[in-house]
Amino acid sequence: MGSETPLTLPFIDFTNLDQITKNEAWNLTKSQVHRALEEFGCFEASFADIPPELQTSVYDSLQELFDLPLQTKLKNRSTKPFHGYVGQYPMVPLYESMGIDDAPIPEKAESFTKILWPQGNPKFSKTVQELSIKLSKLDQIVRRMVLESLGLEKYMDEHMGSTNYLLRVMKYKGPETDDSKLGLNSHTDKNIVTILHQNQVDGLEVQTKSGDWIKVQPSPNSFVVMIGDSLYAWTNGRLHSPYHRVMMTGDKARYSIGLFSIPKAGYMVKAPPEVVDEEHPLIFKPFDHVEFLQFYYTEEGQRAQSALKTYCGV
Ligand SMILES: O=C(O)CCC(=O)C(=O)O
Ligand SMILES: [Fe+2]
Repeated sequence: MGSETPLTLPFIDFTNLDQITKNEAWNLTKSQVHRALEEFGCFEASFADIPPELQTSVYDSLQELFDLPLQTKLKNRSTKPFHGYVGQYPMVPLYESMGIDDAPIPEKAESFTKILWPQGNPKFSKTVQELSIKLSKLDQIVRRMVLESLGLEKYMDEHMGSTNYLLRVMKYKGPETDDSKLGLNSHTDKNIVTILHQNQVDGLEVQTKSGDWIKVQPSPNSFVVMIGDSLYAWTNGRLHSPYHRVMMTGDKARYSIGLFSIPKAGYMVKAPPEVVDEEHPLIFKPFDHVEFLQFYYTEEGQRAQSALKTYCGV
């Protein structure tokens, strides 16, 4: 934990990549992505800007959403753990979140909206769906680069087709104190890739491999890209999946948005033989992500230092 530990995330510019081609810019960016994900499991990305109007309408919409009465928010239910409304937890009283499965698909964004606003709210569903599409493009570019940089191109179609998207929207109340209060516990994400965007209130912290916490201060037009345990497992540990948490101070509410690419139920996450050798013995047995999530939310799963290792470590 020397003084050389960089306390900012790597920053990667994606604005020059308007198409997926193997030009120089693509290869350069790809090697930056690979290095950042090996070392930090995370980076800040500038991507095709979210126009200011979309940003304003996203965060206006989120405020409107979380201002709904609790009994209305509770209608956001899901059979999968952590896909519906989450909140009112004594451990993290500042935190609330909701989830929209397959948010890039217009009918899915619309049906979520109808549940919460039976009279309709076209502005909300359009905003959420447009944003999800933009974020899913970045997810796909990053994953394409990851597979290419590990020489796993032949799995591209299978890998890309093996996931669904979940858009989660989060609100963290300001604790109205100067000392920081826990907004969200330290955890690793369990999915493939997570892409985060926030309003102008900071709070996300990402842990380095040596245990230091990086306070993430993304610019309004940038995104945080992070690896989850499923991609850590699929790449047999070649990429890091970092612990992160949210710490809040002051009186402003923080709103954030996360697009999660998640292995489909029934798909077995299994490291390809190309990433397993004597130097890199297999870390995890093949697993079904949805079944793993069910374990993660049991008492044993919550107690485990690494739920995935406990669940299917070799
Ligand atoms: O709000 C954030 O920036 C992070 C949220 C997060 O880590 C999560 O939902 O898994
Ligand atoms: Fe997370």
